Amino acid sequence: MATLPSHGLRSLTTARPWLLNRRPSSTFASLSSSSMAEDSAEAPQPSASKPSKSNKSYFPKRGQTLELLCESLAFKGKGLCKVADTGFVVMCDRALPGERFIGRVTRKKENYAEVTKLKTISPHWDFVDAPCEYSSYCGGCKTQNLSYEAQLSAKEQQVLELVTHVGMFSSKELESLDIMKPIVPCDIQFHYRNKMEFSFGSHEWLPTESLSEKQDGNESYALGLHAPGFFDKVLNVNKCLLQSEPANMVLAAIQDCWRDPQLGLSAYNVHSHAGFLKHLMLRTGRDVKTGLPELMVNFVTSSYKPELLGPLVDKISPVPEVVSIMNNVNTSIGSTSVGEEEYTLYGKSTITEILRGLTFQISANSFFQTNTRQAEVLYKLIEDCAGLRGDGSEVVLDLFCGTGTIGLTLAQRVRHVYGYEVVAQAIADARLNAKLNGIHNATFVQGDLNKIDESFGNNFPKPDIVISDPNRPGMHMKLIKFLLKLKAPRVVYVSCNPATCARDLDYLCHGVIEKNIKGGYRLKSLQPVDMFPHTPHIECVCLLELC
Ligand SMILES: C[S@@+](CC[C@H](N)C(=O)[O-])C[C@H]1O[C@@H](n2cnc3c(N)ncnc32)[C@H](O)[C@@H]1O
Repeated sequence: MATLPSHGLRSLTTARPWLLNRRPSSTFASLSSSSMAEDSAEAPQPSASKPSKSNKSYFPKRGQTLELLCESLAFKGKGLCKVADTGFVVMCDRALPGERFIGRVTRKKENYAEVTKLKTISPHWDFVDAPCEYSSYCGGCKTQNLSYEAQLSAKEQQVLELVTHVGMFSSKELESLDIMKPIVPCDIQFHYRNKMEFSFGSHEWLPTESLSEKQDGNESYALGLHAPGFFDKVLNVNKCLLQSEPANMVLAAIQDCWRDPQLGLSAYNVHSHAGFLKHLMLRTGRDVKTGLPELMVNFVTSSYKPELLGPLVDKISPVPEVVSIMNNVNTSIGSTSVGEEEYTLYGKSTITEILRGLTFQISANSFFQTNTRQAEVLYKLIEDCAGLRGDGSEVVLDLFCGTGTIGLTLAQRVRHVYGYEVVAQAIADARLNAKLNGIHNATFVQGDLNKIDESFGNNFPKPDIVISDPNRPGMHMKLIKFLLKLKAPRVVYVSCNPATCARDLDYLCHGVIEKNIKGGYRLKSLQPVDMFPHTPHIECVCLLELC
C-alpha cells in the first residue's frame, strides 16, 4: 500500500464547510468529459451554467453596462458573477468573491459573457492592501488584494468543483474516503519565484488613469511585464515582488541606464520587427558551497552585437550575486526567449540550485521548477504518494520528466528510473544532472508522448510506479489508453491545470464510455498545492491505485 501524503503543514479548512454546503448549480456543470479531443490534448473550457427558465431569453449586449455580484473565483482566476434577477453568468478578470461592481460586456460566448470591471460599488469580503504598486493592472499577479487565506480557499474550492463536475467524483466519496486533502499553502507569499522574464517594449503601456503621463522618444520605451492579454503592450516595472531581492537590484540597475540615448540601445518592436532588446530573463539559484543566492542575467536580443550590451554588463557585473551574464540571440520574429545562438558575456554559463539534496545545473533555457522552496514540498508529496519500498527493487516511469528532477530525486531508492520528455535540451540537462549527482540508474529518452504508438513500452520493464507531470493540456488519449493497458500498480499524477487533471482522472478511473474504454484506477488522494500565491495557478498531486 502506498503511504498517503503527509506534509505536516497547517490545514486551513479543517471543517471544510464548502464540502457540506455547496451550491447546487455550478459553472462547471456543463464541462463534460467528452470535451477531450482524440487528436489534441485540449483543456476543458469554462462554460456557464445552463440558463434557468427565467434567464433563457436573457443575453446582455456587447458594450452594455451591468451591476454584478462576484460569487467565486473560477477558471484562470476570473471572477464568476451573476446578473441580478436573471442568474446569467459573466466572467470578469480581477473581480473577487463578494465584490459588487459595475462591468461592461466586452465579449459574448456561447452561454456566458465576459466583462471588464468599471467601478467597484462595494469591495469583496477579504480585502487586503496589495503591497505591489502595479497589482491592479499588471498581468502577473491578479489576486494580491485578496487575503492569502481567501486565495487558498478559492483555489481549493475550484479544484473541488472541477473534480466533481469534470472528474465525476461525488463530493460524498471525496469526503468520506478522505480523498480530497486541504490545499498546502506556500509559506512565503512574495519573492518566491526563481525566474522572471521581462520584455522590452517600444511603447510603454499605461493604464487609462495614467495616460496623461505619456512620453515620447526613448522615454516611452518600457521594460516590464505584459498588460493582461496583450503580447504587444508592456507595462514598465521597476521592481517585482515575486522575484528575489538580488534580481530586483539588477532590474533597477538596468532600468537606471538602458534608455540613455548615448548607449544606442533600442527596444524590439513586435509589429515592425525593428529594434535590438527583446527580453531580460533573471534567474536566481544557489551557490552549492555557501548556500548564498547566485544570479544569471540573460539578455535576449534580435542580433549579436555584444558591444551594445557592454555598458549594461559593466553596470550589473559588480552586483555580488551576479555570476553569469548570457546573451541569447533570437533572430526570429516570434517572441520566444530561446535563442538560436547563446553567448556568455560574463562569468559562467550555468547557475546551480539544490533540490531535495541534489544539485541541479541550470542553463538560460533549461526548465526548472520556478518556486524552489515550494518544489521541495511538492516533491516530498510526490515521494510520499510514490510509496517506495526503499529496497531498490522498483522501477519508476517518469513521464514529462523535463530536466529529470522528479525521477532523479527518487532514483537513489529504486532499481531504475525511465524518463520521457519532448524537449531535447531538457533531456540533455537530465542526463547531465544524473551524472553531476552520481546517479547511474536513470535513463532519459526524448520523445513526444502525444505521438506514442504500439511500440511504446517495449524499451522499459513494467514500472511499479508511474509519475506523470504533463503541462497544461494534460495527457493525450493515446497515453491514457497506454496507461490503462500498462496497469502499473500506482500512478502519481502531478498537474498544473486542475481542469485537465480532473478530466484525466475521470478517464483513468471511470473510463471513456463513448470510446468503449474501461477505467482501471481508484483515486486514493488528491492534494492541491499552492506554488504561486497571488496568481490563478494551482498544482495538484494525485495518487491512483490499480483496482
Ligand atoms: C510541468 S513540466 C514537468 C517537468 C518536470 N516533471 C519537473 O517537475 O521539473 C511538463 C514537461 O512536459 C514536457 N512536455 C510537454 N509536452 C510533451 C509531450 N507531448 N511529450 C513529452 N513531453 C512533453 C514539457 O517540455 C515539460 O518539460
